[in-house]
Amino acid sequence: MSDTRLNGNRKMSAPEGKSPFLIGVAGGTASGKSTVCKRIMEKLGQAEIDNKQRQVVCIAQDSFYRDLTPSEIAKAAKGQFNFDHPDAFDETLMKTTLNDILAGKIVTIPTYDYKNHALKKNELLTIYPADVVLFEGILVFYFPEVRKLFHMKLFVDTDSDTRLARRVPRDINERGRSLDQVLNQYMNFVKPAFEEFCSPTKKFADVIIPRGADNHVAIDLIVQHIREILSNNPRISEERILPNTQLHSPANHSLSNKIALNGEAVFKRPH
Ligand SMILES: Nc1ncnc2c1ncn2[C@@H]1O[C@H](COP(=O)(O)OP(=O)(O)O)[C@@H](O)[C@H]1O
Ligand SMILES: Nc1ccn([C@@H]2O[C@H](COP(=O)(O)O)[C@@H](O)[C@H]2O)c(=O)n1
Repeated sequence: MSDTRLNGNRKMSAPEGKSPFLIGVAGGTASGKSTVCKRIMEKLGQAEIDNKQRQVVCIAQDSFYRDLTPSEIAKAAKGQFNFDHPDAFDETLMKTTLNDILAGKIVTIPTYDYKNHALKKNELLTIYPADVVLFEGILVFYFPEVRKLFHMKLFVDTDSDTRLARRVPRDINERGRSLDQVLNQYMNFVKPAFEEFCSPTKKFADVIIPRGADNHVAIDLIVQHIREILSNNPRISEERILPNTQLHSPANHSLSNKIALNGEAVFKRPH
């Protein structure tokens, strides 16, 4: 059965299932990308829903780190491998997987084990066809052929002091690192790679979100926009997905101070 939907300017055909609205969420390490995605899902009433039933799903770019060679594994163990360089990712797999998702296919992706610097190939996440797919990571806008797949591009823009202050406890508590390891990796690889590869991709964003998840106005507007897109899709009944967002009206008048727009419109259509 063929499922055709209008996604912005582009009509997409998904013979095997739904073709989702694909949103890229980029930003430096610990900028709050996952937290922003979590908030979007919560506001769309998706957080508590079983994986198979979800209409909004989130995928991490970290699931597309490539396998390391034995000598790279040895380097990674000594904190000498650059996980912030584009070469650390499997671009082809990222592209194929996102194209499969856009074609409405069910895909499986591994989760990532930061302690062992490896994909957990026996812990696979199944991604069922959804209405909205969020793809978050430091370099999701770096690869042109991946970048062009997004219907909306968000950049979480949190200052580097805050990001480092968040990364240190997170990496120590959740990713099995010592303070020395975190700081050395940050100085040698994370910071220079952010400046060279991640920060320049901010220009591709449709919406820049200063302060990440603290920016309730930006998140509410994004959620509102997603809701409008989905409610324009005749296959999705409104009550299935979209409880109304409460916009904080006092802040509406000063929107331009809250969201840095990167183009003439708040949200651009797919390009
Ligand atoms: N607005 C915030 N206020 C306080 N802590 C936050 C905020 N956003 C994220 N964090 C914390 O900072 C760390 C990194 O956030 P996360 O969303 O995982 O960032 P990213 O996905 O960009 O690496 C996590 O420990 C998270 O709980
Ligand atoms: N084995 C690894 C793999 C990745 N990293 C770091 O993760 C960061 C990206 O994840 P965020 O949640 O912070 O966006 C990236 O900066 C890598 O340095 C790692 O430390 N070890």
